[in-house]
Amino acid sequence: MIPKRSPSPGPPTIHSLPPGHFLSLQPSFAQPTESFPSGLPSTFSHESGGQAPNTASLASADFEVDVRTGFLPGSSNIARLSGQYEIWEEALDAARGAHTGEGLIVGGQREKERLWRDALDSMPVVDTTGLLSSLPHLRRAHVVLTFLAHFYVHTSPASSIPEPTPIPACISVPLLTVSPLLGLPPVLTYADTVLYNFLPFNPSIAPSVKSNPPSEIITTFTGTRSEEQFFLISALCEIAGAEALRLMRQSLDELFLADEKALRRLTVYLKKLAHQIDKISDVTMTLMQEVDPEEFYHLIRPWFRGGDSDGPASLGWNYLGLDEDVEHLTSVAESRSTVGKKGKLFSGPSAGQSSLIHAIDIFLTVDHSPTAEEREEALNAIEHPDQSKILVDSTPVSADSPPPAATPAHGHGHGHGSAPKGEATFVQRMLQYMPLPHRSFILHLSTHPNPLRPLVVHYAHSHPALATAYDGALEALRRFREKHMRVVSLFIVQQARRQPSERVRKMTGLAPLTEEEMVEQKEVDINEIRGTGGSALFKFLKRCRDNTTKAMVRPNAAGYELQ
Ligand code: HEM
Repeated sequence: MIPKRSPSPGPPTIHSLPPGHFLSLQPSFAQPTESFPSGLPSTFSHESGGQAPNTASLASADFEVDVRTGFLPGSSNIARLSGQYEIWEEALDAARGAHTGEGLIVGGQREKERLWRDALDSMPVVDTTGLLSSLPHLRRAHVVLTFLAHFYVHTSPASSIPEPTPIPACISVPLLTVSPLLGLPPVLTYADTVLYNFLPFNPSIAPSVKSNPPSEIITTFTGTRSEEQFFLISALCEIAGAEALRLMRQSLDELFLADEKALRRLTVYLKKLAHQIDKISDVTMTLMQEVDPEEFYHLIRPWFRGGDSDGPASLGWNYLGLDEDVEHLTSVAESRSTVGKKGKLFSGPSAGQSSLIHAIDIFLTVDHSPTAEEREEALNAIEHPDQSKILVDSTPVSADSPPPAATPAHGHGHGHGSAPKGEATFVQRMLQYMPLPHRSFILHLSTHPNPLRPLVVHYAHSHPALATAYDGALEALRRFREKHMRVVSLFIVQQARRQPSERVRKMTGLAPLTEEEMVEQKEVDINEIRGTGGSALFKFLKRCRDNTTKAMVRPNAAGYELQ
């Protein structure tokens, strides 16, 4: 029996929601401004200008945030589509191979890759109507189609003329139909590799952190244990985050009261939150033992590259098939502008797309929004804003509603393909790579009428324990970012400097090294290394860490200097 999502309480489109519904309110921070016409949202709560809805609940069906699992779906994911969609699953099976090492390889020039791509080119476009009534099935479809798209792109031979990489219609047409229904872009996201891609120990009951945690990954590119663990550890971070979300919700309740008792409780919740953030850090650090850095860097990560992965030189991806059925498709997904024009510059998946850390940042009022200068810089980085704009639908999926018409997501284009210049906007840009309900949750949280920090500042002298607890939570978040930077250093920077071992060369289909090459140390400029989300790595990660410290009320007490 297919689990069905309960009907959404409101009418299907954002425009017809009753006044006062949080989704119908335009967050003021999303308004286009003179200096930033794309209207990127800020994570700075005070910009709400009093327009924010007065609602405190952080665990709501509207947001698809579950009290037990946080941003992970509260019911089990679908491991395989059947019926007419089996053809996609079979194509995926063929790409991955029956055993580890038997699948396609990146840049594969072998007969195997050519035959697989030929088979895909002749695959029919399957109608997606049968998926529309089930959210888990739509999610699985997005997972399968985006994995197929990445397999196709990264096994395609380099073209002699510079042009966007084509995505065949059998993938692009259903993908562009399904994506807006989930509020996701048509590219592999963190939701596909983690949120919709795990099974708990007992898939027949709801996942939970203690009794039924995530234990298995459904789909990988390489079939390696490293890749499974990479996704699984992220899922374990997410489920550890459910408790952090609970504490945040309780804290917001206390903020409404803000009497003596409430301040004492708030102090306790913040201390607990720090502890919970440390738990997320501990889970993250298990990556160091469970994932082989060489395999990660040379074998797994290349599959994640999105259409913008070559920085400003990126040509993007060309989603084919739109011209054949324009009437239907333009109404639900991408505009005709894709066809024959510069490809779409979507970023590949990154844990920077996890709503969990964004939510903690916003709750603690860590401001990652760009300065005026950084905004200008990011804006200049948009080469072709019109052509790389994508319509991201703002309509919640409902079991009983027909496929909704696409609405432009309030001017948030994906015009940041040349994002390398705009690390400052990375956090905001990543919002567009989250499922719509999670994005709404983040926007909702950032317009909360009673933000935490001003209250802590107000009571810092009379209630020093509260200020210490608040700074303690920020200190835990800073520790998370420090540890995460160690992970990135091992898994990316150190690997970029070394030649891969013979074992990994064999796995990636590379020729053995000559003696000269063996002793060669690669010259790598650390500032040139980019994340799959398109950021110039360390500059960006340090910026995030420093923003965390800046939010502290008494940073000197913790040994940090406020700028
Ligand atoms: C092998 C493991 C990991 C690697 C190599 C890695 C790498 C990266 C990279 C390169 C970025 C920069 C953004 C981009 O361009 O993609 C990033 C950002 C980020 N990653 Fe990871 N990551 C790993 C695991 C994790 C885990 C387990 C989490 C926990 C949820 C996490 C959370 C984040 C966050 C929140 C950001 C945004 C920056 C920030 O807020 O500080 N990462 N990561």
